[in-house]
Amino acid sequence: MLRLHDVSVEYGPHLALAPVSGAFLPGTLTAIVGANGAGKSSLLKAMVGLVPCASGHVDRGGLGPAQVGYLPQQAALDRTFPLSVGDLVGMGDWAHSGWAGAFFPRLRGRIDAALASVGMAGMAGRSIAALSVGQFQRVLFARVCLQDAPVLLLDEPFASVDASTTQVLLDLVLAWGRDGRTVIAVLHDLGMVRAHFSQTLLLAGGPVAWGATADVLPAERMPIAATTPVTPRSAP
Ligand SMILES: Nc1ncnc2c1ncn2[C@@H]1O[C@H](COP(=O)(O)OP(=O)(O)OP(=O)(O)O)[C@@H](O)[C@H]1O
Repeated sequence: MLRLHDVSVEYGPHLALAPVSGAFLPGTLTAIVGANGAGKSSLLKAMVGLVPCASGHVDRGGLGPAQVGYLPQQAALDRTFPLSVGDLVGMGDWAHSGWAGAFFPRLRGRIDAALASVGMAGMAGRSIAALSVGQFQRVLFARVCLQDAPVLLLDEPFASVDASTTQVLLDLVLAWGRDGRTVIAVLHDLGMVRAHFSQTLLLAGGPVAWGATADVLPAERMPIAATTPVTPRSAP
């Protein structure tokens, strides 16, 4: 089980996320929601070690770094690097192949299968710079597929993609859930959260509520931007 023990994040003097404590239920889909600047991305980054915890720690329950897949926000990535789609997807196998593993022919079959699973069959030779935003997001998902991790952290996985791409990628996320993987996704679409994510962590510069989605996000529209941090409540 992935647990947060008083995890906070600071950038210099700026407190981005006040301490959060709780546990993500294994084999469950959890949404992290909150207004822009609420600290959602900072929490995911702290969970994968991209930013240090200013306080507390993340207990990964014995999982190594390669067993926690991470899909960053697309806006944070540089696509001018001369890399093919197949190379990028193959990097998902870094734990076994190292940084150059993507270029090994033995990965070809798995790369092709991962691309097919996101509707991008036959695109391995394309340059990543030539992809649309939606196509690139599909390729990032294919890279996560190759990593085959039991825990997946997804930062706004459906941002800036159209309805058909969202459906393809959401189906993949739901399949991960059926496989018993633990999925933690930063989302803004509360309808999607209510429909598919059984647990929700609501942030507003710190924890507001954490538990069953039906309790954290009642059916009536919630003014998320107006939420304020309170004492954290752990997931059951
Ligand atoms: N690298 C950074 N340096 C300084 N401040 C940062 C940095 N990254 C984020 N912040 C600040 O930390 C706070 C939380 O940012 P964060 O990106 O975690 O929020 P978020 O909930 O993911 O927002 P969004 O929905 O807009 O992606 C914000 O006030 C932001 O300005």
